[in-house]
Amino acid sequence: MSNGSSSNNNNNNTARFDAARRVAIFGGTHGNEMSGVTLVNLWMQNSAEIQRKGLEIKPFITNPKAVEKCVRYVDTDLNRAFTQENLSATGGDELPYEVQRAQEINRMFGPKGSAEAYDVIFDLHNTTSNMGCTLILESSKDAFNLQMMNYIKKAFAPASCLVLLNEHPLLKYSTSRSVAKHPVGMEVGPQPQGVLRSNIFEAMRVILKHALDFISLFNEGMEFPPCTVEVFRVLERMDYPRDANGNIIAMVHPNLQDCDWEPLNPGDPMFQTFDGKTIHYQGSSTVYPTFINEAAYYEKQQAFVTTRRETLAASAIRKA
Ligand SMILES: CC(=O)N[C@@H](CC(=O)O)C(=O)O
Ligand SMILES: [Zn+2]
Repeated sequence: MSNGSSSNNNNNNTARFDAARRVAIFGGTHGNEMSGVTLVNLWMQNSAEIQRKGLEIKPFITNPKAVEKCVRYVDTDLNRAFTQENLSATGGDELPYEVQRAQEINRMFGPKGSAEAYDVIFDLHNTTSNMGCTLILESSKDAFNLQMMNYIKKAFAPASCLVLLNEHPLLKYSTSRSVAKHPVGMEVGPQPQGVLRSNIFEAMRVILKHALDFISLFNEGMEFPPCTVEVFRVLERMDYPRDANGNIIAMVHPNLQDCDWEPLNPGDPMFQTFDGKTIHYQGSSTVYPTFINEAAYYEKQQAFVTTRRETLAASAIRKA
């Protein structure tokens, strides 16, 4: 606990945020991640479950062409497409489908970085990795989102929901949700691409319910006291070992497979070559791997990502 010279327990340190009146729930940013696609389609037919008083909540399929084909994307990954360059690109129909779509989404829910942007966007994803329930943040500085994480974790206990923080200068990407003031990714697995699993579907639904409850309480004027949140900060992308032609020459080691969020120590087995040799982790300290053997990341030269555990402090928050 902090004490003494700081004025941390002074009410003046309560961060004020405007009421979060406009919230979107995105599914189908990747067209083959079926829990998010199915939930959002359901809610577009009947939104009773996600309505909250004083809140405008819009369920939305972000990449309908990819959903129809049940593929991740058609021309390019939509969840990498929200760069300022793409959003201001001219070319209309000539642009890649997902770039056109990013521009439409930015017009509807943004513009990104502006006062008119949606307050919160939840983007529902599934992973083939054994990550369990994960929420993804893009900033360690957003007290509103950190308080939301704290609320969801407590409401979801004893089940666990971890927080992945990606604010890495090189590994961070321009997500669909990044058009909102408070972007929140949800990543639940393991679920194969194109497959619906009831446990994954239900977990996603429950986490989203808690998230909407948090926003309602906030809008009603509840003050959330200072808190801390454990997060896993993205450190490094680890590629598969490859030959000179770029073909992989090893697989995730059986000791590492499905062990998302478990410590990986220097010298621990990491990959296994096709002729049975073990490749060990060479880092200098313990890390927490996640997105282990995610199907969509073979094309991104990523076997897993390493993270470091951190405890972030969030100030008290209250509606302005
Ligand atoms: C497996 C997968 O698609 N994961 C997401 C993670 C995120 O939304 O940040 C992505 O790479 O876009
Ligand atoms: Zn995805």
